[in-house]
Amino acid sequence: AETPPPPSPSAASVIIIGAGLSGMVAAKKLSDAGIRELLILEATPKIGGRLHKTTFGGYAMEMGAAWFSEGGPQQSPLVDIAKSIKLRTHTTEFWNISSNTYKQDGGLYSKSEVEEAFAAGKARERLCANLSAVLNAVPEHDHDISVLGAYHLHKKVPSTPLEMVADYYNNDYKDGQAPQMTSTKHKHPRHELVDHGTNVYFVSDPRGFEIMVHHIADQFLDKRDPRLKINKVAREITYSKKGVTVMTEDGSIFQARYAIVSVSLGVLQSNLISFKPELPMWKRLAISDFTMTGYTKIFLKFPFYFWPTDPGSEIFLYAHEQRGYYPIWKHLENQYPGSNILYVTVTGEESMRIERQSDEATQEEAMKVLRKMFGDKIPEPEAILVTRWSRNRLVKGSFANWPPRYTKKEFQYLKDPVGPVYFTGEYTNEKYMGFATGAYFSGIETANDLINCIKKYACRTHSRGTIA
Ligand SMILES: Cc1cc2nc3c(=O)[nH]c(=O)nc-3n(C[C@H](O)[C@H](O)[C@H](O)COP(=O)(O)OP(=O)(O)OC[C@H]3O[C@@H](n4cnc5c(N)ncnc54)[C@H](O)[C@@H]3O)c2cc1C
Repeated sequence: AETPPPPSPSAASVIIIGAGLSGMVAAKKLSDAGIRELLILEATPKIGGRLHKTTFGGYAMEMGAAWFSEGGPQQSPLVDIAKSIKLRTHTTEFWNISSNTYKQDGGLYSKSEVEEAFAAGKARERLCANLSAVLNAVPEHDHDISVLGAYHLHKKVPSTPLEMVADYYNNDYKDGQAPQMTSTKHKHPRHELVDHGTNVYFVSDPRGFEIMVHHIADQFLDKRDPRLKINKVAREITYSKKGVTVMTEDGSIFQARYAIVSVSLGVLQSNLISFKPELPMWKRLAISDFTMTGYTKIFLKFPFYFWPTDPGSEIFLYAHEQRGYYPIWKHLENQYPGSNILYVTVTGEESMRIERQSDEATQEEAMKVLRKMFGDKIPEPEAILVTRWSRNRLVKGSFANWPPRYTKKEFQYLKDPVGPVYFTGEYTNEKYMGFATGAYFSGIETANDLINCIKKYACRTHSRGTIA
């Protein structure tokens, strides 16, 4: 006998692919609106995505996001969550870097030299914000320039190791990429800091930053709620006017009227998920031309500490003629006294290079740099941990960055749904992309679009371009 066709999904059923912050926020928002026929498919054994804690040297370490901002004119939603779950955090001592910046061959720069380099950096930030205002003043114009281009325009390109590391701190450290790769028009001013504040909290909670995603989940999912399915890697999404069918790696098939895809931009750029029919050209172009950056943390655990730990010493910089070579270091003694752990952050091309090479090779490079700063007598580390988000097929990079000359219209296409398939995630949030707040707000925004569609039949279609 023929197998009967599967029952057609109810009009308000939604599959959410990915249980990171954006996917979970979107699911909760739908649930709050009375749309409870949900199914959340998460590829890994746990929720949280790029909010991901591990244990290293006996302490909780954040492999992904670690910081959130407070103190601006708008309160970040993460601050409210942090308060309600009593998240353990520490304000990071970003204020004393002028006393902690090391030369390529060792020795500290004078405080006044570093202050001058940072003042020039601040001036360049203002210059970019002003230029952005000019470029944004005429919305129908698509003119844009890279941040490096903006420096050229004003003959203010950083060139010495000190100027470069100060500029790296302002740009690459936030964008995950060098200034030539970043749009002036769309990345300046820096909304996350302008809106949410410059008090930067570092999460040092044994439950990890990911506890925020659990907190959101606990508000609408029961313990072992069958609507959350872990270890389900979506591989195929078939869609039509009637609904969506998702096939996972283990051969399971799930159906619903709509889907929200919350996987990273890097995953969409890879061939992990195939769409049937193929996504339209306007969507594929928009996805392909946006940027997923690299941002790697290298943790090193030592038998004892040999770096300054007095107040104001938490962050230190290493200036090298090769921009971005093991540049920004942080000790963890404020959060975890006696942990003897340091970590250094690398981004962009360096991140990709380091994530490809062995831990041994990375340790050797990092130790050479540390010996330049602290002398030859320092001990070898007992352990090393290198994050490798660009090698992870479920992330494929670290976070999104707006490339120069990528237009607002293209960005609209990047966010637009394709029939019943909606998209969410940090990369779809214009103001706070790259940040956890971007993921949070994108989840709200996408859920609202879908709620309007389901409840008011006001379905967002794509803001169609010329390419069908
Ligand atoms: C190293 C690093 C440092 C960072 N530092 C900060 C910081 O200090 N502050 C800050 O605000 N932000 C920071 N970020 C960015 C922040 O972590 C992200 O913006 C945010 O967590 C992204 O959330 P998301 O929901 O958009 O995506 P994700 O968290 O990536 O969620 C997507 C989910 O989809 C799942 N998935 C992927 N493919 C599939 C599939 N085929 N089937 C089913 N599930 C799938 C993934 O496993 C994941 O759980 C950092 C990111 C990285 C990588």
